[in-house]
Amino acid sequence: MLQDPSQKYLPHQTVHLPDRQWPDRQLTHAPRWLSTDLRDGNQALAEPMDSARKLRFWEQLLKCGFKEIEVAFPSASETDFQFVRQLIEEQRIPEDVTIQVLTQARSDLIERTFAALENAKCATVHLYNATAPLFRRLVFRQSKEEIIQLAVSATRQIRALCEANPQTKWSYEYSPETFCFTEPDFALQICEAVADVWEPCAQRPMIVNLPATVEVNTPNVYADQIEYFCRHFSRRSAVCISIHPHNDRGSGVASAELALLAGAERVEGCLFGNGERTGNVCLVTLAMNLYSQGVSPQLDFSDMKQVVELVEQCNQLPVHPRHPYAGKLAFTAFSGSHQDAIKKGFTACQRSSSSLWEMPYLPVDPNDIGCSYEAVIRVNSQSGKSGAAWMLEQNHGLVLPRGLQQDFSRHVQQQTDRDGNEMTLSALWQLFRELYGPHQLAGRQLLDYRSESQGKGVLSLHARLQTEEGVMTLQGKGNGLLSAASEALKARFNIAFAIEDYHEHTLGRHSESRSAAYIRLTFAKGESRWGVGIDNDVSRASVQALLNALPLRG
Ligand SMILES: CC(=O)SCCNC(=O)CCNC(=O)[C@H](O)C(C)(C)COP(=O)(O)OP(=O)(O)OC[C@H]1O[C@@H](n2cnc3c(N)ncnc32)[C@H](O)[C@@H]1OP(=O)(O)O
Ligand SMILES: CC(C)C(=O)C(=O)O
Ligand SMILES: [Mg+2]
Repeated sequence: MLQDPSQKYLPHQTVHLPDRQWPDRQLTHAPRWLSTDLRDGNQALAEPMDSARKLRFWEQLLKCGFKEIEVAFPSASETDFQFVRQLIEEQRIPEDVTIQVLTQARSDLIERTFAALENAKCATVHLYNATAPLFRRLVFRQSKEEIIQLAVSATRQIRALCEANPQTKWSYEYSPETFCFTEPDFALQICEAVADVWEPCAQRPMIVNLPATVEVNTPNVYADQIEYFCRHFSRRSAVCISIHPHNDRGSGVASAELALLAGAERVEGCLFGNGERTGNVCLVTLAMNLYSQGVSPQLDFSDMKQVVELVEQCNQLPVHPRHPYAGKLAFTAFSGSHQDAIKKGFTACQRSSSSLWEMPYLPVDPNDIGCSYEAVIRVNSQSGKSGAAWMLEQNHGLVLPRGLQQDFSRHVQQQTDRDGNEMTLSALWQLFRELYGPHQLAGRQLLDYRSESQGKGVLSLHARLQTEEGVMTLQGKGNGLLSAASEALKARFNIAFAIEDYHEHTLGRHSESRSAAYIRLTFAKGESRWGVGIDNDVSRASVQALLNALPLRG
């Protein structure tokens, strides 16, 4: 890299718009969406989709609720041409869906485009030509007037062909490609000239699409450009202003959102941001961003995993595990303080009667897009007590007391530090069982017990225990079952301890009829140990927890 990049790169122009209105606005409704996965996305694949893949993608887009879909660049390839024919001839286009196709401003290509669209019920013809100074000079070697003429004469040809084929309900889209680095007044001038030919009205709908073909500036500059265009375009109310952000600077989503605030009404993009170079704007992220603010995006991603899988198959590109809303890790917290907050959030949510989603670190409920809560918390050396506790609660119904959470967390931390790995649920459960029970640990199995009131608040206990040496009888008295069992165990094993902490609960939805009991014992030298018991009978569970807390084995 250069020490002084200013020798090589110049900042792009901004727009003078001191009274800009967009910063004070909010997004309150969904824009019109156009998926260009089958065109802009497709043209960016090492192996463009064949018709079978295109068809599967098309079906998916319909399922998600897209009403405008750019299906091809029909003059580019026979595959693209035939795909349009297939959709039309096999009557695969629902009544409320409009297909769109792209063409350069070249007469033969326009003819071919209309041949592809023959007998379509409803179609948008999309014309583009680059308008920025660099492209005028280098690619087209044409003056401003010649560039305008290119767009105007192609529009004239398109209008004539539309009028010659009245069986189709036509819409026209014009894109001054490279809009974001075209002089704002020249972008206006060329769009005015094109619109003068098309004469947009209710019967002749027109979309003016203002692409950030290469993202070259911060999103606020794109928003200024859009607001400037909207304010000065003479036929503003007769056209739909569309945007088409790319993602070269990684701010495609932000650019789209600010451009919508600035007056755009329609967004073109791709699912998960596929597209030329660093991609088109991600329509899933945009839609879900609206959703997370309580605004219906009018698109359906209820089964996000399935959408990801299909798009990965069709594009033969992976969706990044941290892709917003859709990546495998998009809702996963590994770190302790995140897990703690999420766990508290879920507990509060369960207790609350409100339908509002108030969850630390999770902008939307994973459940709304078909994801379970399983992936929300995963445990490694960055995790604290809440992560492991959450996993045991979610999967085994155990609501660990705070002290036990801390104790278990220390053991988990030792293991994850030692191994450097994530701890899976089964590894966590195995460790928990080795440490605390909750079922009968070898060498301390409660076979049966009998308790009797002796009057005056005294209870006597008679129990049989399976130990490593065989069946053992225990007898003791106390003011309750646990104290009687404690006395019996102390006497039998010659061990001194005190019960410091006791908790119990039913296993709820995990098992209506079973209970879990948790006990912490302290021993002579201040050492403490936890034991856990689960049983159909809460008393048995508590005695088993007591047995499991004792250092009877190794
Ligand atoms: C930003 C975007 O995504 S724009 C869409 C880009 N998508 C694609 O290009 C995918 C499909 N394209 C193709 O398959 C081919 O480019 C075709 C079939 C359209 C044309 O192929 P070819 O005729 O071989 O031409 P090629 O692509 O090399 O075109 C370059 C020529 O078209 C001109 N051109 C480029 N864009 C346009 C345009 N929008 N309108 C008119 N002429 C254009 C160039 O100036 C150049 O002209 P020159 O040969 O006189 O110098
Ligand atoms: C054809 C146009 C709209 C395009 O894809 C772009 O400018 O990125
Ligand atoms: Mg594009």
